[in-house]
Amino acid sequence: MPGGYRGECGDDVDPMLFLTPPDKERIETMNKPYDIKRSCWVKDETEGFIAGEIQSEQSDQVTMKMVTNQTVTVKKDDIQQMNPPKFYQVRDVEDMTFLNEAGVLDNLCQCYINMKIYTYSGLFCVTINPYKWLPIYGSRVAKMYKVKTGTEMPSHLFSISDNAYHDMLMGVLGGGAAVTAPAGQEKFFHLPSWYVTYLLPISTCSGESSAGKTENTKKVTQYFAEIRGTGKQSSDRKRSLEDQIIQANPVLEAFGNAKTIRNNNSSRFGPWLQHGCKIAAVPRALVDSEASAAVRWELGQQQRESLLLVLSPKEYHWVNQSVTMVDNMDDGDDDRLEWVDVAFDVLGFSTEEKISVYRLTGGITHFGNVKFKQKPRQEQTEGTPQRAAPEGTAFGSFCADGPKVKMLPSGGGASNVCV
Ligand SMILES: Nc1ncnc2c1ncn2[C@@H]1O[C@H](COP(=O)(O)OP(=O)(O)OP(=O)(O)O)[C@@H](O)[C@H]1O
Repeated sequence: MPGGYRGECGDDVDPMLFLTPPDKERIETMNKPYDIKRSCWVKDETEGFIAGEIQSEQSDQVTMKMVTNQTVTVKKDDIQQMNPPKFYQVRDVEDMTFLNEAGVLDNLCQCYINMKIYTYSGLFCVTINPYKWLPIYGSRVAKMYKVKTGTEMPSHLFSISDNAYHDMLMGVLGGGAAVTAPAGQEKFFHLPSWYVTYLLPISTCSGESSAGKTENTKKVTQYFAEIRGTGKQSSDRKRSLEDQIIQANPVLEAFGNAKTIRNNNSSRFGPWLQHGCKIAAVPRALVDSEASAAVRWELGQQQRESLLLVLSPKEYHWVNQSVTMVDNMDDGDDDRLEWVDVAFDVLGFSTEEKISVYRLTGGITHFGNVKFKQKPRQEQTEGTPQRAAPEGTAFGSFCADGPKVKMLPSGGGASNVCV
């Protein structure tokens, strides 16, 4: 992809640094004082759990010396046993001696601090959304997971993907039995559940909005394409099936995603089909190329002019329903429109088909600005575009005896009534 489709990380940083904890840190942790009978976690309203050591016990109460140097007396029910330090940043929490909420949370937290965002829990792979791009998805990492077995490598989505791929080849998945995440799993971890995505081999990827389901699904697809691909790059814009599968993403995202409170790029395919709620994504791509370099600018400008769109998204009702600027996101910098355009090429759209898609989108964008007024003494309203719309854009008139459509000639000005 020109400019690099987001998520395809370069291979210039050693990804293993992110996948394995530094030795020094591991050694320090191993040397921390630990007593299997006395080291425990105590529930805390703000911190979740705090480490401490049992000093004395009396009926259902224990007195604890906390790492914060406080001494507290709590109910036995409010403490959980601590795992031996050898389980520091363990790749599968099911290996832990004490599989409890505090232990799982602490492990996820320690891993996350070191940007190890994938942790297994038996069949599950729990992912914490890092909200920043890590160099752990490039072809160098994919190749490592392709040639080495899962147990030799740190926990990673690619390992799950690799197992699933090989199971599929062996026909193990055969009937495609659906495995679902246990209900209430998020509650068990007591994590804000929108941080967490649960991944199960092939069948399920679940989590709250913004947990990272879409991004991780894309990485799985990317991995399959990587290990299936020939590695040959073609200069032809029409490419292999692997390329096409990957390049479906920019198109789907442009037409199907929305900015929501939790997620600036939330997948909205279902709601979009049902309610038509986010046609705004593509118009944004069409009008938001302000900061682009010369070539992209020309492309954007040419398209905008042919669609009679202006640069500012604020001018368009559909695009202007909430915010038009998002922190750390620049549609111009990210080449978003160009991704979509190239993706169309890779997917085999002809130039004519692409233009039709842009025209339709432009038409919808203009449609959002139509104002309806009731005709005097008639049970009929008439639509008037607020700015000139491209030739062939249809605007509706709603009459008592059914909808009527007006076709606009080039340059606007409603006439040519057809029904
Ligand atoms: N592995 C990751 N690395 C870096 N950033 C990520 C990763 N996963 C998710 N993100 C960030 O979090 C945002 C939300 O992720 P994503 O869209 O995948 O969530 P989702 O669970 O599919 O949400 P929704 O259900 O609303 O579609 C992404 O736009 C991206 O900024």
